[in-house]
Amino acid sequence: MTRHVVLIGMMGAGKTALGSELARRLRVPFRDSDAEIEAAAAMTISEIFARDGEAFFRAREEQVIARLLAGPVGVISTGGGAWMRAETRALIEGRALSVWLNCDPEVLWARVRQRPTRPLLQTADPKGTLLRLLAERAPVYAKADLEFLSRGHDSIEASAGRLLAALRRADPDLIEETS
Ligand SMILES: Nc1ncnc2c1ncn2[C@@H]1O[C@H](COP(=O)(O)OP(=O)(O)O)[C@@H](O)[C@H]1O
Ligand SMILES: O=C(O)C1=C[C@@H](OP(=O)(O)O)[C@@H](O)[C@H](O)C1
Ligand SMILES: [Mg+2]
Repeated sequence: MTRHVVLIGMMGAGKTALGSELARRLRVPFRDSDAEIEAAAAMTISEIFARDGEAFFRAREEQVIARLLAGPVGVISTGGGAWMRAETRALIEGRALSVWLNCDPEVLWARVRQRPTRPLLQTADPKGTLLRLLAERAPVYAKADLEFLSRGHDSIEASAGRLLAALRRADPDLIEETS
């Protein structure tokens, strides 16, 4: 692969799940910025938000994404807010093909509602919070190089196959064929 593929988009869009499957198919390294932050801090994302706050988390997220972009070319899944920070976005824009995993709000909600792992959704009205974040963020997510629809009824395997085809179309030089 000639440059990183970076997945962006809302919580529940499938950045982590689909990114991992895409990397497996491409036989390139997979990195998830949230997992890297958790490993470096030896704390969960929720613990980092609770102890140090969102601003601290965003600064760490920028540092981790810079480190991942400097590493071996692969698939990088970001956390949903990473692309909203101008500095982080500029880093990604300079070194990667960015893909917005767009997703129907009801599908997002169905995927995140049972999970207590996302501190931004620990509100009195988590669905309302999710919809508000989506409305705020969608115009910025739309700046990605490529938009891909993460469909509710597709399996992760089917989505990965469709994403691979979309990547080949978007950049015919991205994936080097090996014999
Ligand atoms: N087609 C699909 N694409 C992506 N995720 C899917 C799909 N179908 C079901 N899922 C599930 O939806 C959830 C998506 O969450 P995750 O990958 O953590 O999203 P994100 O990292 O964008 O927040 C996972 O539990 C995954 O197994
Ligand atoms: O949208 C966001 O601001 C966040 C998304 C999460 O990652 P996922 O998008 O992988 O759930 C995680 O980084 C953190 O809870 C904040
Ligand atoms: Mg994720």
